[in-house]
Amino acid sequence: MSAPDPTVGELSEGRILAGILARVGPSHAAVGPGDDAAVLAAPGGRVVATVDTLVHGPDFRLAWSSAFDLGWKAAAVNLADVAAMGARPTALLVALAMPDDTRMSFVEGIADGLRAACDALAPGCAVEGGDLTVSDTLTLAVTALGALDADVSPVLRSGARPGDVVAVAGALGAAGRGLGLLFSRFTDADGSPVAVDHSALSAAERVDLAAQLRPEPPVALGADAGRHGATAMMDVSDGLVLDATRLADASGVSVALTSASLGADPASALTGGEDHALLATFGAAESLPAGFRVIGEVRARGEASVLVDDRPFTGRGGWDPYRDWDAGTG
Ligand SMILES: Nc1ncnc2c1ncn2[C@@H]1O[C@H](COP(=O)(O)OP(=O)(O)OP(=O)(O)O)[C@@H](O)[C@H]1O
Ligand SMILES: Cc1ncc(C[n+]2csc(CCOP(=O)(O)O)c2C)c(N)n1
Ligand SMILES: [Mg+2]
Repeated sequence: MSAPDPTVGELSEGRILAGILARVGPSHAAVGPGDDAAVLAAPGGRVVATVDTLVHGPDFRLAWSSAFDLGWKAAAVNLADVAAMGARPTALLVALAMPDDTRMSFVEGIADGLRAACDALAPGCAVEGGDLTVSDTLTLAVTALGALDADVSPVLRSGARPGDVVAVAGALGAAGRGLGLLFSRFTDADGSPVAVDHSALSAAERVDLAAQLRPEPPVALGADAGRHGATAMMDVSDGLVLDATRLADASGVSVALTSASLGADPASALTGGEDHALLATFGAAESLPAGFRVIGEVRARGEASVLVDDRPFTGRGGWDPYRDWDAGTG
């Protein structure tokens, strides 16, 4: 008899897979999970494809994230990248590398989080395949695929033009504040993560923590922006200043942001990452799609890629895993 909640090391790959497939469905593909590969329709004739990996250590800590949180976030960050092209997500492929003492209930929690995020953020998109392997470091690598309608061009980072307005949809700063809460309030004397005590958090802090652990990017607004003629777009994963710099450099322009348009906490909005808001530019004559708000304007290229209140941004902005993660502290 197997234990009520066996570890993956006590099960076979087939049993683990069956447990996952019982929860991620239903498939929307011509051939879903279970064969050597999925077969998907490619509406519009083009496939949008992206991959993003969550690794225990630099990307999440098990003391802070539940299995459901991880599945949700792994889906959400990928759905946001598809949306940022002006596309509609159609399928996820999920590679899981897990230590062999991982409980089956944990694997099921990941599957539930993946499915819930698809249902909430990109209805019609589902897990259509993946891979299982064993590793000392828990890792989720999710590939997302998407479709562009036949008459729609992908929205690139390089299309912003002087005179365009700069707009954003979705939260800015909350996920970064949530990460700050985790590191400042939920670590022990050695700096190791400890479980979150939700009763110790204010309502506003709970919102910030949820934005970090279960981000809700405005996925459907990506295709809306494309239909409304967005000239450039990307999701804000590493912080507004850093990502706006990438958009400005790709477009050969400068992006001028107004801090007064960035809410009550402009510092977090400028440098906090992981909200996966959509940053887009629109020709000044266009009316913005519902859900977008103006935060600045595109100018002819000057010395600085990004200006905040007409001054080059001098703070340290955004996340770079090679610079910002310390393997020594995990
Ligand atoms: N190992 C790699 N091989 C080939 N292309 C890569 C590799 N890593 C990144 N890229 C490409 O480089 C570009 C920038 O990658 P990056 O991960 O910074 O952007 P992103 O996917 O939008 O990030 P985020 O997931 O944080 O939104 C993307 O087009 C990505 O596909
Ligand atoms: C435990 C823990 N440590 C650090 C972070 C911060 N962090 C990780 S990935 C990322 C941005 C997007 O990454 P990418 O550009 O690689 O997709 C940020 C800000 C975290 N979330 N959890
Ligand atoms: Mg992106």
